[in-house]
Amino acid sequence: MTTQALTKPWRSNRSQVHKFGGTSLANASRFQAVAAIVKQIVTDSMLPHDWQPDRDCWLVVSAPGKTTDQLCALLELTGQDAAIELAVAKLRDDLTELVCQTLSGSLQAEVLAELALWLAGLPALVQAGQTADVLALGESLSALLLSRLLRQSGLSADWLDSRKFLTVDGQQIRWDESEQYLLSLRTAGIQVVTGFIARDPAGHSLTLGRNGSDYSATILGRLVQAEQVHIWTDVDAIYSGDPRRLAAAHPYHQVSWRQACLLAELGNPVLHARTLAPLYNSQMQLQVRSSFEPTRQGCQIVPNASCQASFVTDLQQMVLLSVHDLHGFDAHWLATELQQPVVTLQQSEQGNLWLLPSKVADRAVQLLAEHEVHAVHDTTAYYAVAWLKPAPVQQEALPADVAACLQRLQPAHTYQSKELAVWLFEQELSAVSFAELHHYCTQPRPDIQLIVAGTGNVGSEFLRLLPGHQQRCEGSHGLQLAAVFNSRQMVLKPAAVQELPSLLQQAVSLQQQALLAEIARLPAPKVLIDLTPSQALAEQYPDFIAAGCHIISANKQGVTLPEPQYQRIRTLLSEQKLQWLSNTTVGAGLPVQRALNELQAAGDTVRRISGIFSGTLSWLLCLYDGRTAFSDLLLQAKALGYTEPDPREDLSGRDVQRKLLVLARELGCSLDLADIRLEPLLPEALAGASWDDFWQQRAEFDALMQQHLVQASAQASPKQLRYVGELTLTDDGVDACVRLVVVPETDPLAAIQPCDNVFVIESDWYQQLPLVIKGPGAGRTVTAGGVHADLAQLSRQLLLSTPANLSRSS
Ligand SMILES: NC(=O)C1=CN([C@@H]2O[C@H](COP(=O)(O)OP(=O)(O)OC[C@H]3O[C@@H](n4cnc5c(N)ncnc54)[C@H](O)[C@@H]3O)[C@@H](O)[C@H]2O)C=CC1
Ligand SMILES: N[C@@H](CC=O)C(=O)O
Repeated sequence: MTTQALTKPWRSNRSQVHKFGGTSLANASRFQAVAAIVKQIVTDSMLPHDWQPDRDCWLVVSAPGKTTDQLCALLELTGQDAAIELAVAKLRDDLTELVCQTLSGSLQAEVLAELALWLAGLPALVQAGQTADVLALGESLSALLLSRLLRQSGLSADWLDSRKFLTVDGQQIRWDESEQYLLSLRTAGIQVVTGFIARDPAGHSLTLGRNGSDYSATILGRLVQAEQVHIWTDVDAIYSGDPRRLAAAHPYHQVSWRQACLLAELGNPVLHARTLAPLYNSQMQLQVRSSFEPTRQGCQIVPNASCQASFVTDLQQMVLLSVHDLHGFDAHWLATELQQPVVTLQQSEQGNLWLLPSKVADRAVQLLAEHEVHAVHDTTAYYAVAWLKPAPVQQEALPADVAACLQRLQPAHTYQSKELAVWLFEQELSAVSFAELHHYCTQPRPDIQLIVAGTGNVGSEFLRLLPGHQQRCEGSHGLQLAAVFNSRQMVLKPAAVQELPSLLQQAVSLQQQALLAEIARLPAPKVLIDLTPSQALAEQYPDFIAAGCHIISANKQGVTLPEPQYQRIRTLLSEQKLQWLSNTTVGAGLPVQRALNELQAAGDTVRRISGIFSGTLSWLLCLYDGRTAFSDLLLQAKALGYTEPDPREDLSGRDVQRKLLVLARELGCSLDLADIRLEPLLPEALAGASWDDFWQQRAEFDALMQQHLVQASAQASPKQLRYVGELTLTDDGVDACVRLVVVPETDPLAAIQPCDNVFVIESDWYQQLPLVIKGPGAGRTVTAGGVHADLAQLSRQLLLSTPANLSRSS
């Protein structure tokens, strides 16, 4: 079928088409319910003020309840006059009852008279084998009855037989012709149009096949350039699986157009492939709604492809069909001819592999042969499960949990594309296994929104590593870069990480309040990743928490705020069930806090932590031999990304002091920085000056360091300078200090690589031989890597939390 743009401007582009199926019109009370819905649509105050229901409301109807089944049964009786009479009499009774229960007075009399005429002509049509004319009675009655019921409720309405305008040639709609006929027939008032039936170019009746009324609705929508088409049925959502068989199937209220097409190809009963075709290249919105729950939102078919919806469907008794030399024919064409699902599994120049029900395989081969397409079908009938993937998982590799599930279920064949996975099993899966597969395929995979603060040494490295992390977690969850800001600028939703440097250069200046408002609007889960050295930002954590953010910080200012401020942040976080991960504030990427947490959670009690906690000072003191000035080495350490933004934070010992405080708090101690004794490397006078003043006076500092070195070397056996931290917990309290020491070369603290940190942890379980964590404790890559490790840990925790915590857009 081809569709073409209709440009003639005779219609209002605010038209709406509402289609009501047989279930919605099953009996008199359902007719009343539909009339109430239509009345509501017409009077709905939400519609634009100039909306004119009398001109712009189109209804498409199917036959009432089981009427089509009764008419089909009647057609089976061709040649049996007496049986036909009996069947028509039964039909007359049923439909008369329906009319009498629905209408009263003259409107009732009018419809009964018309019905009597149609029923009188029915035997002749059956005997003549005029199938479409026989079946048309059902839709005609629905349209007539509903139009009169609407009139009875005070609305201007009439019915329209679609055979008067909708012209179909084979599978092709004759758009221009249909439009011309429709133009000539148009009258004022709500138009109730018969679904399912149409005319051929010669004017003979024909039917549009399975779910033809939905198709009629979207064709009509396109003809009248409707703004919206509503398919009213008995469900108000499209489910992730058949809800009658999968108790855990979840409803989606938004499905992308592409997914709806694929679902239809898989034989999903809610929408059929042909129904969607007239929407192609049009502005029409399609909405599936329940006439049983008309106030609910329904399911919208949206153009964008970023939908989270994911579907699992199974197909019984399916066979493989190899097809060569298609001559322009495709699976979609075959599916329409057969009125059965035909799924494309492989497509290549060598040939195509399709999956279709075994009961139509011979017919398919024959049909294709008639068009000189060579096809062979396999004799093995499979049980197939198809997974229509959500946009974030659209890659060929399966998410680990789905792959593990399939490992257990052992499909005979697997076919994969970006959008679809199809597994063929030799035996039908048990209900439990099918439910398990559905669970892993469709479980919510959250998009975590990242708000990154700081684009310096650590921040830029974190962003550089982000695409790799995003790729690794694809299929289990998404990491969306929602905002990036530094002390000057902010960028919201940057298109690509690679473009950030230039985006930041052109970006708007940082406006904290606007940024916070934007963050508050983001869907959860979201996380502030603080890669700044800023105390001001740390003091703003409560605002970020109020906007719903988890926190990951490499910035030590937050974790070392004065105790009351720090505890307030902790309380706010726990009230909102949010996390704060700060593993890189001590030992950069080394898993120090993680180890302490695990020991304590397991029941151990940590008594003492000592060692080397500054990567910068470790690097400087390892390399310093008096030949290069200490301050020159400091510049090199800064260039290597080891130092704090102001390296005097390292030299003053304050950075190590902070780390000791972080560890003490991790162990549950109530402490402040002032409680930790500090013996700085840098004389106080130089620490407080500006950087320029310090640099001018660096010779003074270099001389001091030279002096320390000489003193250490002057001792009997060779000695090394090391800057250490010590934290001891006793029943009487905490003792903590930071200082320069001289250690013999045999000491474990001497045997380190430049930049190494050493954490010696003594606990009840590690008394004689302490637990030692050792490795590079500074540097942009290890630190940014550690921040990613925190992010991975947070993601795992979020994935373990209940789906209700993971706000989704679908
Ligand atoms: N270098 C290392 O090995 C390690 C560093 N860290 C910590 O990582 C943090 C970042 O260090 P670097 O990247 O070396 O610093 P940097 O000076 O290179 O970059 C700091 C970034 O923060 C931004 N910034 C400053 N104040 C801000 C504010 N109020 N709001 C928004 N952005 C602000 C700056 O504009 C800059 O983009 C520091 O807190 C440091 O202690 C932690 C562990 C190891
Ligand atoms: N400047 C710090 C960086 C890590 O926190 C250090 O050298 O340890």
